[in-house]
Amino acid sequence: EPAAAQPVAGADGVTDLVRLAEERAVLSDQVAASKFGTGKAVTDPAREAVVIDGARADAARAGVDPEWAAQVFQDQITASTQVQNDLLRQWAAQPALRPSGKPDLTTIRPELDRIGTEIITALEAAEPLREAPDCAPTLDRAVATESADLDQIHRAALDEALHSICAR
Ligand SMILES: O=C(O)C(=O)C[C@]1(C(=O)O)C=C[C@@H](O)C=C1
Repeated sequence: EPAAAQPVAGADGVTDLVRLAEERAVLSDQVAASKFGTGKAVTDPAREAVVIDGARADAARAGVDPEWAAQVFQDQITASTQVQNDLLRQWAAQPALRPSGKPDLTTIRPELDRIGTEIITALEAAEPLREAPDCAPTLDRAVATESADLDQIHRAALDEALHSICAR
C-alpha cells in the first residue's frame, strides 16, 4: 500500500505565516494612503525599532528564537516599504488611481500590531519545520494556494516577507 501523505509538523504554522504576511502586505495600502495624504516619509526608523524590539521581546516570552523573529519582522517592514513605494509611484504617475481617503496611522498601526502578535504565534507553530528540508516546499505550496488573488505588487512583497521563514 502506498504511504499516505504524512501531515508535516509545523505546516499549519507556515500556512498561517503566509496568510498573515499577505494580510500585512495588503494593509500596507492603507499605510501608503495615509503617507500619500499627509506627505509623510514612508520610512520611520523610530517606529521600525518599536516593531523589531517588540517582536524580539514577544518571541522571547513565547519561547521562539528572538533573532528569527527579528529577521522575519524586518522582512515584513521591507515588504511594507516596497508596497508603499510601488503604490506611491503609481499614484504619482496616475492621478485616477490615487486614494480618496486619508486613513489615520494611529488606527492602522494597532492593526499591524495585532497581525504581529499573530505572527509570533504562527512562528511558534512553524518552528519545528524551520530547519527541515520540508520547510521550503511546504512554504511554496502555501504561497501557491494563498496568493492566487494577489496583484504583482503584493505578490512580490509577499516573497520579500517570507524570505527568512525557512533556514534552507
Ligand atoms: O508604520 C508605518 O509608518 C509603516 O510605514 C509601516 C512599517 C512596518 O512595516 O511596520 C513600514 C515602514 C516604516 O519604516 C515603519 C513601519
